[in-house]
Amino acid sequence: MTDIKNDYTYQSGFDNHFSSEALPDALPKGQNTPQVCPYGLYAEQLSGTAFTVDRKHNQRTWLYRIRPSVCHTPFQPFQKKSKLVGNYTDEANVSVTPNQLRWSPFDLPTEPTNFVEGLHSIAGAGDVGVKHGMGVLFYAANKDMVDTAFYNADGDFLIGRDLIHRYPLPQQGRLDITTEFGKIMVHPNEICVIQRGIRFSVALPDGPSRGYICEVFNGTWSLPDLGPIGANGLANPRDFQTPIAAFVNEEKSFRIINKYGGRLFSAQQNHTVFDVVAWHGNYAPFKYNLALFNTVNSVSFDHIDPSIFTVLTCKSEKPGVAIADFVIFPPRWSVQEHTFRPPYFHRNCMSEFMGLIHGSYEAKQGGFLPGGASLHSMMTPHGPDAPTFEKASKDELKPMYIAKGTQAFMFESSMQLQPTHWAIEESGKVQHDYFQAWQGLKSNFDPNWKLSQN
Ligand SMILES: O=C(O)Cc1cc(O)ccc1O
Ligand SMILES: [Fe+2]
Repeated sequence: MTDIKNDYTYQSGFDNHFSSEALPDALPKGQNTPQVCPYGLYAEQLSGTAFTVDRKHNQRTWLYRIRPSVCHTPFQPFQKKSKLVGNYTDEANVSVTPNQLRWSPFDLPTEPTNFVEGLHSIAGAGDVGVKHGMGVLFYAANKDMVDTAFYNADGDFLIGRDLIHRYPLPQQGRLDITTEFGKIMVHPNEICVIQRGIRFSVALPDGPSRGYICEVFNGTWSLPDLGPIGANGLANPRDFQTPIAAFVNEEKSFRIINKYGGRLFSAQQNHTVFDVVAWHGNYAPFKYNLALFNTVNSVSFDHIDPSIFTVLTCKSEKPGVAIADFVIFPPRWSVQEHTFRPPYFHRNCMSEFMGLIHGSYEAKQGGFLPGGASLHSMMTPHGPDAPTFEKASKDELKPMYIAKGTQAFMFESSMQLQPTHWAIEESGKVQHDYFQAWQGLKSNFDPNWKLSQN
């Protein structure tokens, strides 16, 4: 029997139809719902898209489990005071502001707190109830989820973490995630996607952990089209890893916490949810190592738009317009000639939420730290801070390696992201002097410039 505690084998590929059996021949042959399933298992379908969605986008998985998911007591509101938001259009939840926002690193909990208890909504748009919008969450946890599983009925989670210099060894800081589909060990610099409905439990083998989540209320995370780049490059499909089936057969008091309508609910059952012996389908969680991202350059001149660094996208119905893009700023060579190389000054019709996994970010000389964040929402001006502008205007333009070991990222959305009351008023991490980053940008205008060129 596969031991669910130790098997971290993966199947490789993106958007595949996978099949996985923890016991031989546990998947029914040639059909999904035989009158009696092998090993006396129950068949259960998990639908990620409407039954009638076109074949290319249709997602579902068949789970063969010891008991069906339905065997639990009614959901009750979860006692802990939640910091979560389901409706980002309601001013009871959000503080509408067009200002540039930056947060110092969010705190780790002082009280014992597991992954679910440590979830906080930072910013978002739309409403989970009508499946329209996206949210940015933060988690901070210091305790394993024990005999507890979580699922999100509201949206798909893309989870990444910062690597504060808390861990003595670079390979530490893992998230050990048990899912209904099997085990996923998320190493430093890896992200994982857990789609709506999938039950999972998070353990912290290396101690406290802190990280960022992008939640999309509709649609799924997909690979961006490559256009003229060709068939290879950016995040390659074979580098995405999905777990193999693994199960335990245990009767014990077990709790399920559900995020539904932006609120948490809990239910009890007398057995674990991690009892799936086999599964097949194309709706399954996965992880990806950001170090495998193949940055496509070299750039002759000018600063290329950051869409060239898109790892995953959640498309809207309008071609080319994302509900959310997950974009990274990976270590890479910078070689542009006669160019101001850092990010340009700009105003964007999209909202830009940024975080830092580790290292430093090329557009900011201080203040933007791992575990912190920034939000430049729709049409809010931003760009390099004054010291970065001064330096990059004078730097010798030799080939330069942009910060080995650095990893900044952006959740870019076509929606107007509103910060939550928690993020603005309660977190205590808003940098009220952030606007000062640009106040030192003085006028360099020289009306006689043309004369001086002769
Ligand atoms: O604002 C930011 O720092 C993100 C960003 C980076 C970049 O290289 C170009 C545009 C952009 O919005
Ligand atoms: Fe920007």
